[in-house]
Amino acid sequence: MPIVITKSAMVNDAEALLKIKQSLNNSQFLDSWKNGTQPCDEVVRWVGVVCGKGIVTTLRLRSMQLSGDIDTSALAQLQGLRVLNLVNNSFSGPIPEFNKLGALKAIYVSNNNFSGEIPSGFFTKMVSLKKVWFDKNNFTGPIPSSLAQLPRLLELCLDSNNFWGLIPSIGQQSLETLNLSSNNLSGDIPSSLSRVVRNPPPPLEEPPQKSLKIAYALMALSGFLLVSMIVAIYLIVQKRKREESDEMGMGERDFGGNTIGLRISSIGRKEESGQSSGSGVEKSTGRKSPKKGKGFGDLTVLNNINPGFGLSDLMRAGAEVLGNGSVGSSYKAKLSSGLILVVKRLKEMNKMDADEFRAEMTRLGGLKHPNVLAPLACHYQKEEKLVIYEHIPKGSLLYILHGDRGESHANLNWPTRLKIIHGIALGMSYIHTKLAALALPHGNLKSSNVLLSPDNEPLVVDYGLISIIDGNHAASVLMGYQAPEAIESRSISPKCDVYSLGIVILEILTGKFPSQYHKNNKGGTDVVQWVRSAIQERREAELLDPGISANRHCIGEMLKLLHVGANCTESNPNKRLDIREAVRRIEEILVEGRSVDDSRYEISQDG
Ligand SMILES: Nc1ncnc2c1ncn2[C@@H]1O[C@H](COP(=O)(O)OP(=O)(O)OP(=O)(O)O)[C@@H](O)[C@H]1O
Repeated sequence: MPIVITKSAMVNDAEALLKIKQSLNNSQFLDSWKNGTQPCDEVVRWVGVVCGKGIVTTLRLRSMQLSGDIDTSALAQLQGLRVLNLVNNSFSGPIPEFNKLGALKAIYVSNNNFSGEIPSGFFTKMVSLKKVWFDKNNFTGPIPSSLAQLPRLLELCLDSNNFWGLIPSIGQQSLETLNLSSNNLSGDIPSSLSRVVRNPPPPLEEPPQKSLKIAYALMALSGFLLVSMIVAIYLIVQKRKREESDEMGMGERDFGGNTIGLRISSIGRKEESGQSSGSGVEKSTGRKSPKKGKGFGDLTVLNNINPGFGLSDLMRAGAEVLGNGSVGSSYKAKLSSGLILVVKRLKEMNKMDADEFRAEMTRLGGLKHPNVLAPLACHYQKEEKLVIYEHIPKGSLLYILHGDRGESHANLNWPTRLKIIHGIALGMSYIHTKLAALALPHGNLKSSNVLLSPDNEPLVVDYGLISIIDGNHAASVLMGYQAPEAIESRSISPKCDVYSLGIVILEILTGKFPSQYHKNNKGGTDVVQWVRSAIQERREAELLDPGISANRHCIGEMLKLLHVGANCTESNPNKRLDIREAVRRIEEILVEGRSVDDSRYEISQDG
């Protein structure tokens, strides 16, 4: 829909935004929205407002602690508005009348407290909508049928709500992303969903045109292969005990065609521990619960999906060592289907028994956040503790920053680095909330424990280990113990994680390998001291990685972030930021900055 601009539209935009501001509580972030100024002013632009051809096209009001009854009539006065982003605020109550905004192309209200049913015809007139993100709220009732019928829908995220009832027939050809997980949906999976992929994993070794189908099948197989992997790795570490091969040859392996049932049926339901995740799965595939190979002990699947497995596939899995980290060795294991997993063998375990270990791993595996990579499964034997993860092909931030300096490194421009830092901070903040009972909720944050998705979304991994690592070894192996107070007096707290976050921020901004990653601090750059003296001498800009400092417009943002890194690495923990404050400071930079193309939440006018 073309946007026609009139002078009165520009005046109306300012009036409308002021009305919207008035309807909001906690609007301190919107101080720049002032009478007598213009929202689209080139010099003093209003915060959170994106303009095109002089009128407001996007409202980006993410993470501003906003609440209240947003004035939807005033929103409707914004004639050019195509994107509304209210993610990560405190809005509550029934869904506001966003359906007055008939020209909207994208609406993002993830991570608020909206509740109640959404009327079935709510979206009928919003025919331009392409992206609808209503996840992580408390919506209830059936999924509105009008939502399922939107003709141009690309992305639909309704996960982590309380939607119940049957999954409607959502089958738009345009649909690329669908997430209905963690709801109370039931019934058979509509056949219209059979071609839809939820967050498809990148193709492994297949040509692009086949990637969706293959990714879909691989995801469907993941539960199955998970079990297989455990056994396969066990075989590797036990030097492939031949005598156990026969025992392993008994599993089913015919998954052709039926695997879609497993994948889709795991979308809709609130998963219940110990139960089959999808009613149609076992019927349609005839698969059984995972079997335990002789002598393999128990497998604990941590994501609540009950996998079947074909044991013959396990025998063909190959493995290579990824690295010998401080808390264990990691192996990349490739199954004959192409699925790749990472298996970590933990060393220096405390004396937990099997039940304690599984309970702890289940707690860690239960975390769900876009910036956290939770373990999928674990395996306990007295002398062998394995933890299984999804393999992230792009690898670690450490490697991309300091490794072969290939294409991935070249793509680490300023907006990407800012996005990575923001994601890490969000993941850490989530971990701190979920694992608040731990003295050190992550404990081992460093750039090798930050993996990058294909679009550079960071995934924080290896958290919560303090709960399972032997206390006597924790200080020598965990990065959290590098904070000065931990070195000096073994005093640990969540602030040690903030110190580690600060190191990662400084590492990303300077492009230098931190000496703090070495046990003896030999080699690398003492980024904390380096930045501290540069700040004192007011020559911070010299520290920035040349890969980003050429972006002159954004130097101000970079320096602000450098100061956040410095505040996170204050040697006195009382003066150090806490994790929420760190997130807030980073988001201030994001909101002010013009550099970030936040494609997760926004689309261009052309959609
Ligand atoms: N799920 C994964 N996908 C891809 N690469 C991974 C995955 N998990 C770990 N890696 C990479 O494997 C290598 C070894 O990891 P590992 O966790 O064993 O050691 P580390 O991160 O160097 O140290 P630590 O044991 O203290 O975490 C690292 O480069 C890490 O980034």
